[in-house]
Amino acid sequence: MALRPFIVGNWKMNGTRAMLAEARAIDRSAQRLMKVEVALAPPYTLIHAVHKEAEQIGVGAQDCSAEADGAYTGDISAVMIADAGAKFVILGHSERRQGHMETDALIRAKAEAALAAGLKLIVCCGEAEATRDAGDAEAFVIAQLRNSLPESIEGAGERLSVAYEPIWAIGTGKTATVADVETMHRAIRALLVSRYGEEEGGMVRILYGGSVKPENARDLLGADEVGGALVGGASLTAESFLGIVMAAADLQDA
Ligand SMILES: O=C(CO)COP(=O)(O)O
Repeated sequence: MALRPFIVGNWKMNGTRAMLAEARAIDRSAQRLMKVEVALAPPYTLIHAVHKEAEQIGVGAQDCSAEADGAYTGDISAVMIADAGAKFVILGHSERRQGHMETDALIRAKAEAALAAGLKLIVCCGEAEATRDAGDAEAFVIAQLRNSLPESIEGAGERLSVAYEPIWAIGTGKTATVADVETMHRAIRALLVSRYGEEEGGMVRILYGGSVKPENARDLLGADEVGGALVGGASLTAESFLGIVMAAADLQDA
């Protein structure tokens, strides 16, 4: 069974309540585009409001603690974000791996905590430019995922998405070529099938992320093994985010 394409906006550390107008506008249009699953990951402070005001689209968080509760000043648990209305959490984004020294083992522990709280996962991976230039991108990404993904996930096909985001493509305006995306996504698929089995591993959506815009969305989303997009900058206005959602919907009709 093929799931609908999954288009997720990662607002990163952007957005005060004034941004709720964008979420509402996205929600209104997304309702008409049933063939695409649309979601936003706003900052923690807006999760509950987006959940309440944009009821048709999914809402998620950009991170969570590996701990359930306790004396961890400043941290937010998976249980808390689920309670605020989140349905999923993004884990292992390169901005957290690099900026907060998150290891594969920590990301796996966070994934286990999120699953225990009933959340779905978007687990990120991606290589730096030097790694790609050295010809090691595929080996690096596969090792990263092998160590970051839980050993088993009940209903992995629906509960897990993987986002391939080459670090050099994030916020730079550069995107990977369709051929490079396809090569990487096929390698990721092989890992998912070997870990979660033909059926569940075959269903997991593999999202591409890194400078996805309305202008390049059709090419990237039309590539083999691309099951959606994780969008940063272009998700901050309803107009550009909906341009990407529309491209995904058009491809479904094609
Ligand atoms: O990091 C990203 C999404 O998680 C991609 O960000 P940009 O779309 O701004 O390149």
